[in-house]
Amino acid sequence: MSATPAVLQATDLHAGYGGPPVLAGVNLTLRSGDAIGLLGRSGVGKSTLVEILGGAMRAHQGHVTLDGVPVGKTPRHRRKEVKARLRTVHQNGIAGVDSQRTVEQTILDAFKEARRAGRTTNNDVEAALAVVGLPIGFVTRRVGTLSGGERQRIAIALALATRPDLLLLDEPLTAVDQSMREEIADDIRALVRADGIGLLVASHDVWLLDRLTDRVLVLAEGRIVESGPLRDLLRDPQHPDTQQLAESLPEAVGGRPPR
Ligand SMILES: Nc1ncnc2c1ncn2[C@@H]1O[C@H](COP(=O)(O)OP(=O)(O)OP(=O)(O)O)[C@@H](O)[C@H]1O
Repeated sequence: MSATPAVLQATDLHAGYGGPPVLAGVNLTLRSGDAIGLLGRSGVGKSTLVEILGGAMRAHQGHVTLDGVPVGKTPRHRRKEVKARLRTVHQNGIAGVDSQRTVEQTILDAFKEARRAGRTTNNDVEAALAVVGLPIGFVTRRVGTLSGGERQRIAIALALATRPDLLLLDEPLTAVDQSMREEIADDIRALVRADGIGLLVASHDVWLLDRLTDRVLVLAEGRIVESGPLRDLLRDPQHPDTQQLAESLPEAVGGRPPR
């Protein structure tokens, strides 16, 4: 992590795809050391928001800044640095990575790219794999031969290996089975805390958000409609979407009986 904490700020974001607006005035702040969840029902706009925050998609209105500099308008000579500081793990995992490269080559490429962008990396492929519960034997596997869950795990390993200041995860462990998810979520949490990485996790998976985040923002009707520690929100939900979610969950994860 850089000596100075990073601040990602989204102001009054509006976005859509030509139909009804998907985002209609989203404001949020993510700082180094934060662990924030973005919760909302399917199709509410979580991925859209993550793509805009990470600079992969433009908002129709409003803006996103990283330490005061607009993310989408970073000067060419600073783009690599911004990409290394602010990493996004997309819902589709490692799209864009050469499927013929081995896992080891892919991780070493990520280290190299991060170093070129001025980051300090530990260059430890085994440690990078261990965070996502993959054994060292995976280094010789070609990326194209990995299962969906393994691809998701490699995508997270690649993002973490470059030691970003801020990490955006979009539905990160959907293809990983529950027994592994617990271990991986705990490892991610420990690494993110140790490095002071600011984490934003978009998911409709309450269990995962409980494990990974300190605070959750609920997205509904294009806006953040409520926020707070997950269990507090589920205990006393204000928005109908949060109420519905709380009623659909077992009490063990903070759910509550229907009113
Ligand atoms: N490329 C696109 N073209 C048209 N509509 C889109 C496109 N991408 C997303 N949408 C629509 O925008 C809305 C928000 O989609 P988005 O993927 O951001 O939601 P989400 O909350 O991430 O959903 P999920 O939890 O199911 O992944 C949805 O109604 C979706 O159908």
